[in-house]
Amino acid sequence: MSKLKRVAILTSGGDAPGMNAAIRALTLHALSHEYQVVGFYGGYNGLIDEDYTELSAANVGDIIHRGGTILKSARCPQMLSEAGILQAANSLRKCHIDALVVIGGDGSFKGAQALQEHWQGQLIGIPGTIDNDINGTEATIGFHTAIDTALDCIDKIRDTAQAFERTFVVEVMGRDCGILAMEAGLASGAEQIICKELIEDEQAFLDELKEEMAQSLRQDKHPSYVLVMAEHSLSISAQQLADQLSEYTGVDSRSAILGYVQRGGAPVAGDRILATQLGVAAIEQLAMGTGGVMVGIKNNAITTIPFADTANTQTRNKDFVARLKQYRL
Ligand SMILES: Nc1ncnc2c1ncn2[C@@H]1O[C@H](COP(=O)(O)OP(=O)(O)OP(=O)(O)O)[C@@H](O)[C@H]1O
Ligand SMILES: O=P(O)(O)OC[C@H]1O[C@](O)(CO)[C@@H](O)[C@@H]1O
Repeated sequence: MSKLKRVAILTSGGDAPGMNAAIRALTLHALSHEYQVVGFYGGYNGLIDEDYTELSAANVGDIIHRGGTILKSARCPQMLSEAGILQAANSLRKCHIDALVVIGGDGSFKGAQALQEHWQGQLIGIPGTIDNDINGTEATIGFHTAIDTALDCIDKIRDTAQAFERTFVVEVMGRDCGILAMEAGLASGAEQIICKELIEDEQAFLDELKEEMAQSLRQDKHPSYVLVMAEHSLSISAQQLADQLSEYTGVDSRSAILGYVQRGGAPVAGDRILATQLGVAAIEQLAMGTGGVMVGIKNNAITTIPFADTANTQTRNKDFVARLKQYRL
């Protein structure tokens, strides 16, 4: 057994639906081990500024169903400098923290890794981001909700596309990862999915896409055509692509950028359950004396992966692309 007394939690990077459910599970499970629990506000900013609150069962009641994060999230440029990292490590010592749980994306885990070099306590990561771009877990907290939110929007856009016989380019988030676009596209029956993972040569990809689209629209007397596009996947914007499509096909094309709506809203059941499982698993890892890893889920089993390996998503993305190609109709 470790001599763990005081556990801290922070949420960092883009907020994701289900982060609150993770804070709840972490807090309740840590309290059941009789650990004290504190939450730093605003990601690494709160850590550097020693801005924190004690967390009790009462603090985390009534939050499992809420989007956002009660601890607030942020990006913290100070962590990109040695001085900032040293300050954060110093705060952990001053606040008598024995273990820190970081809920965030792979950038947040790089921060955790950097911290580990200057602080002797235990560090555990929980994957929380709508992007699902982290190695070592099949899903990140927030991904399931973000797909459902995108899907709801795409379905609505399909209605107006149908009514006006227009085509729509719908841009979804994901940073540099196309998994959100692929899964939302698959679930909405989008005619085209555009993401980096599917593009080798942008011009060739676009030429083929335009021709395929023109042929399909020629055959359909009352055309509606939806393209789901991952942000940052092309060198042109969604609106520029829509303009090019209008010109090539002669069918009126519009763009819609879903944006931050995908980060908000009540977490769906899948994210609440995942967050609860990972929250409990993180505390169990701490109780065993583990540190320097992220907890994840694969084939319904809890896994751990060193922070250093969480950003290596190449093989994982290839698996997703293979699955996508298999299911596209
Ligand atoms: N190389 C790094 N060294 C130290 N800290 C880092 C590093 N990269 C990121 N961080 C810290 O983690 C924070 C969050 O990182 P980032 O903005 O990449 O988001 P993320 O955790 O990947 O989540 P998401 O992709 O969902 O927004 C940064 O603002 C910074 O404080
Ligand atoms: O909130 P910001 O800093 O604009 O970041 C937006 C990015 O964060 C995410 O929402 C989560 O990583 C990405 O999908 C998006 O590219």
